[in-house]
Order: sequence, then C-alpha cells, then structure tokens
Amino acid sequence: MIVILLIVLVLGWFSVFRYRRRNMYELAAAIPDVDEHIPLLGIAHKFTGNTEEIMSMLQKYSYNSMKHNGLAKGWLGHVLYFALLNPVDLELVLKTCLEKDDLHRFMRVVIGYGGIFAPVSIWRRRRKIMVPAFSPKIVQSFVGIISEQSEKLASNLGKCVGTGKFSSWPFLSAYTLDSICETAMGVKVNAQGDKDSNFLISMNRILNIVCMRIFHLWLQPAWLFKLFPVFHEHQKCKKLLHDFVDEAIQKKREEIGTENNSAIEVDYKYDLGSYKSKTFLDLLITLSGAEKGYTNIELREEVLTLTVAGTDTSAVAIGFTLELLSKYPEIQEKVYKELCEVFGDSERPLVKEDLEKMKYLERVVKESLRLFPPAPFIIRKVLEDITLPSGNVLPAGSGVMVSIWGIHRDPKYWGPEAEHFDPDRFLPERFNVEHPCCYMPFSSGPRNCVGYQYAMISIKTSLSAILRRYKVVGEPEKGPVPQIRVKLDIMMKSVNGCQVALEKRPTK
Ligand code: HEM
Repeated sequence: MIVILLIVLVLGWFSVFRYRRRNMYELAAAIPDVDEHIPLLGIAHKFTGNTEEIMSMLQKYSYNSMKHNGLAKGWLGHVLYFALLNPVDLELVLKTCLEKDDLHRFMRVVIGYGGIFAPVSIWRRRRKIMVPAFSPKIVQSFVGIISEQSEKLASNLGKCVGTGKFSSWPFLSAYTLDSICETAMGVKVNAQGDKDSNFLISMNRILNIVCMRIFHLWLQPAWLFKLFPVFHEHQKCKKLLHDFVDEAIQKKREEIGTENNSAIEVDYKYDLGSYKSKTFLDLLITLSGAEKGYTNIELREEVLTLTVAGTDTSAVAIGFTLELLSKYPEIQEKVYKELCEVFGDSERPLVKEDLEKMKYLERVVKESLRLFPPAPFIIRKVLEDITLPSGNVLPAGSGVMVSIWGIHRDPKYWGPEAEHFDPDRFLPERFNVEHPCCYMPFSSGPRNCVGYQYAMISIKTSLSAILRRYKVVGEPEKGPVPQIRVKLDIMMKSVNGCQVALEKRPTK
C-alpha cells in the first residue's frame, strides 16, 4: 500500500513538474538534438569520462550544432542546454543573457563574487571599477615587469636545452602566475624560482577540484562533498590562497596609509616598497572610492579573480603556440626572422615599442587562439524567453553554451580550410569574416574579457623571449591541420602538457 502511494506521489509530482515547464518543452521540441537522448538522463551519461573525453564530446556537439545552422539542444537530466555557434544569434545572447550559469557556483565557493563569476547585480558595479584599471596606458605600464618575468622564464627553460622532449606547462604557469601576482598585488610570489611554491600548488589543485565538482554529480551537493577527503584538501588550498591575498591587501592598506603620511617603508618579504608603477590592487582601492570603497573581502575577491582569470588562460595560449610552432618549423623560422629584425644583435629585454613591430608573431598568436581558444565555451543562463535573429526561441530556465571552439572552426565563416593553421589569414588584406563574433577568443559583449590587452602583451613578450633564444622542436605535422590532444580542465589544455624540445639558437 505504502509503495503504491509513493509511486502515485512521485508520478503526481513529476506531472506537475512537467506541466509547469510545458513552455520549455514545447520550445525545445522545435530545435534539433545534439545527440541521441535517453529517458530522464538525456545526454548526461555521455559526460562520465575523463577531461579529454568530456572535451571531445563537447567538440562533437559543436560540430553537430554546425550542421543545424549553429543551434542544437541537449538535456542534462532535467536541465536544458543549447550549443550555440551562429554569430548573429550569439551576439544577442552575449548582450542580453548576462547571468552566468549555475555551474559557476563551485568557483564562487572559492573566490566569492569577483567579476568573472559574480551574479549580475554585483558584477555591474565591479565591472565599472575594473574597466578603467585595464586602460591601455595602465596595462602598458606593466610591460617592464612582464618583460623581466619573461627573461626569467627563458633562462629557466635554458636548463631543458638538449634534454629531449619535456612538458613546458609548469614553466609557463609559473611565469604567468608570477607576472599576475606582481602586477595585481605588487607581490613577488617567485613561483618561477621555487617549483614547490605553495601558492601555485594550491591554485592548481583547487581548480582541479572545482573541475571535478562540475562534472561529478556526487561532489556537487555541499553536504555530500564534505564527506569526501578531497573536501579537506579543498578547504586547505582555499585558506592558503585567501590568507596570502589578505596579507597582501593588509600590507597595501598600510603602505597607502604610510605613503599618505609621506614616509615610505620597504617590506622586504613582499617587496612592495621597490615597486614603481601602481598595481591593480592600488587602482582598485582608489577607483572604488579609497576608504569608502571596496572592503577587504571585496578586494580579495577581485584580486583572486584576476589571478584565476589571468594565469592559466595566458599560459595555455603560450603553450599551444609553442606546440604549434614546433609542428610547423617554416612558420617558426618566419617568427624568428622577424625577431632578428626587431632586436638585431642585441640581447636586451623587450620594451613596449617592440611589441607593435612583431606583426607576424601577432598573427601567429591570433591563429593559435582561433584554433585553440583557452576558454572554448561560455555558459550563460536564459532568464526570460529570448527570440533569436534566426527565429528560434530559447526558453527561460535553459542554459546556453556558446561554443567559441565551434565558431572558430566553422567552414561557413572560415572557408573550406577552416581547420588549417594559417597565420596569414589575419593579414589585413585577407581578413574578411562576415561578422565580428566569428572570432572571439576573449568573448564579446558587456561581459567580455577585460584583460585581453594584458594577455596579448604577456603572450607576445614571453614568446619573443623564448623564440629569440631557442628553436622549439617537435614532430613536424604531416598536414595543414594541427593534431593536438586537448582536455577540458576549466580551461582547454594540451593533454601532454605542451611538450616540446629546445635547441639553442646561435648567440649573436
Ligand atoms: C589568452 C588569455 C585570455 C583569454 C583567452 C581570456 C578569455 C576570457 C573569456 C572567454 C572571458 C569570459 C567572458 C564571458 O563570459 O563572456 C573572460 C573574462 C574575464 N577575463 Fe579573460 N582571458 C584571458 C586573459 C585574461 C587576463 C590576463 C586577465 C587579467 C589580467 C583576464 C581577466 C578577465 C576578467 C576580469 C574577466 C571577467 C569579465 C567580466 O565578467 O566582466 N583575462 N576572459
């Protein structure tokens, strides 16, 4: 009797649930599926594999969506998602659906309401404060620090010359972390000098755990997550990151106080006193209204956001570019020739005037970001029904996965050679994509990446420091389509950790 009652109750609840969402089911029915669905689970069972398999599934769905004019749907259990890669439609989505998808909540647990993951109500004010801190003039004032860190990177890589293939990832992520921490907080983390840097280890580990939570349903509910040993590791890493940033904020507040009293004290542990240009932390304190502005917690959230948003993304871009150049030696030689023209016989570090002269390197980086965008998917929430220019309607309550990966490889916009590695497609006389959203490694619309100029400076500076000194060697690619195995680990990363070998270039 009790069993029958339970079944009736469950069926009743299920019918009411479906009835309330009838609008969603009706609208979804008009849009093709990305894959075969099974009852109740939809396509959720396709995401139980490792991070490489998950990435390959999302690539497959991007290609399937391409076949349906850039829009197809998939149910993850009761949650409806769309894979979108039509530039006209996605421009509207990125302009109007500003709320991030619920999956971002696992990141919020770690870094709070910093810009990139914040709900719209909080994000608006934070974005207004963040944007002026990234003005071209301010970003260019960081070239000195970035160049110094790039020289360190090149010198560290020197230890791997002639040792055969090695993973360049640990070198690259230590470089981007050091650069970000110095420009964001004015703190020398020295991850490049200390491969056991607690900050770097904790950041990598916590991102890895967050990724596991996103894809492993059993780690999602907070109460259940606490029962797993990984929870304690998560808390330990989080505490270390928070304490580190809090201490830097405290020092900075004291430093600003001392500066106001016109006596500058040097803190040797953090090296704040020797710091000439303003850090992002200084700027955020000032731009938010000094003492009446951000609280220490808000500052921590913003600084952590910059650290997370700016570290792996740029490191991934540098790594993919190195791997690509190792596969296409003739393209690498053209880069080297350009660097010889810019630097001549000198071994001097890069200065900001050099950046504009590296036109070919810039095209190589752009092409690398097109084929291997570090953030290949953006997921937004649909709060109200939205009619797309293509005529389809996305129902309220669904999520949209904008596939940057897909749009960058769609032959409809990039021609039959869309997947070829061809940096010269970015020559001004050749570049003629029909819509600006056909190329958007840094996203588009009001929530696009504020750090894109910073990223381009960091990527070009480090690559030039490496490629001036070393020839990057790999297995030459047999055809024009580069084959690099990728995985989704918050960012899209190379499975082999950007393996290359290095040969020393002759000294001038
Ligand atoms: C190659 C390197 C980078 C790539 C590919 C990249 C890409 C992106 C993407 C796709 C977004 C998401 C936008 C959206 O949801 O529409 C984003 C947001 C953001 N990025 Fe970057 N990024 C890079 C480097 C950086 C750097 C170096 C910084 C800071 C120093 C940075 C700071 C941010 C911030 C603060 C946001 C949040 C913007 C907001 O929500 O208002 N990024 N980035």
